[in-house]
Amino acid sequence: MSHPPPNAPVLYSFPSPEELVSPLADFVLKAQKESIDKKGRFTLAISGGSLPKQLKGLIKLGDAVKWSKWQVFYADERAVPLDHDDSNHRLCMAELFSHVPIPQNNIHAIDTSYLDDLEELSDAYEKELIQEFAQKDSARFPVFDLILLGIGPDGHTCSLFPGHELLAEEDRWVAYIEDSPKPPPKRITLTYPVVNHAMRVAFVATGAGKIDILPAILDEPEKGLPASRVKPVYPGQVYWFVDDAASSKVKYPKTEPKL
Ligand SMILES: O=C(O)[C@H](O)[C@@H](O)[C@H](O)[C@H](O)COP(=O)(O)O
Repeated sequence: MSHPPPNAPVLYSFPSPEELVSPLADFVLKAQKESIDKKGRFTLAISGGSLPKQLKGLIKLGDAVKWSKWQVFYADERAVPLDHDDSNHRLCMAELFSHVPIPQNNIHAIDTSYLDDLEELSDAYEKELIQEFAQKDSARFPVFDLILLGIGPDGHTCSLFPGHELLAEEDRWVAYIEDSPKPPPKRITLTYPVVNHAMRVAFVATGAGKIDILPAILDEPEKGLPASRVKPVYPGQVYWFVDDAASSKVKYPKTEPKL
């Protein structure tokens, strides 16, 4: 009989999306503490969708959150101005960062002077990561303390879509996509080599709209959906924060949240 790997995904399911907010904030806080104790900083990548809103529990935690030690990157970003409705940066600012004392320089948005050239745009963002990670950690790939992701109903995560050639990227840290099946078509995204070197990846997925894709991701990883391919190298760990509406068809064992 084969045993699950020591860093098999941990699945937490909550009765409602609201009941997930406080445990998620506590989880982020714990990750923050471990990271700052070890390295004096907390590196985080975050995606869009409903995730920024679900992080609102952090706003209430006051001084416990050491915002000045956070370095925030975007797991993916749309190639639009920073004040555009489609911008993940705009969304994260509106839902979270404008409500907390985080230094503006610690939030790493895309350089919108390159919006017309996606290769330049992703190169510039990769350089931004290199400045943060290669100089301080001297590793081949950046090791984020935490990457917070959503999933689409097709199983995509970041801007890594099913069947897309970007799933095979082995080298680059940041890549671009011009033909995203979900609008807007032009985006940049972290690649698997980056996501799969993180210390922790936490997915947040709620609502009945995720009811069929969650079992496909968790119970049938051999299907190779983009979210199933998120498997950070040991000791990196994947966590799922979901609600019961999303997880009702999942067979994968749930863990009682003791956060
Ligand atoms: O790629 C995009 O265009 C979306 O931003 C997407 O990645 C989103 O994060 C997921 O679809 C989850 O969406 P929800 O958080 O709303 O479930």
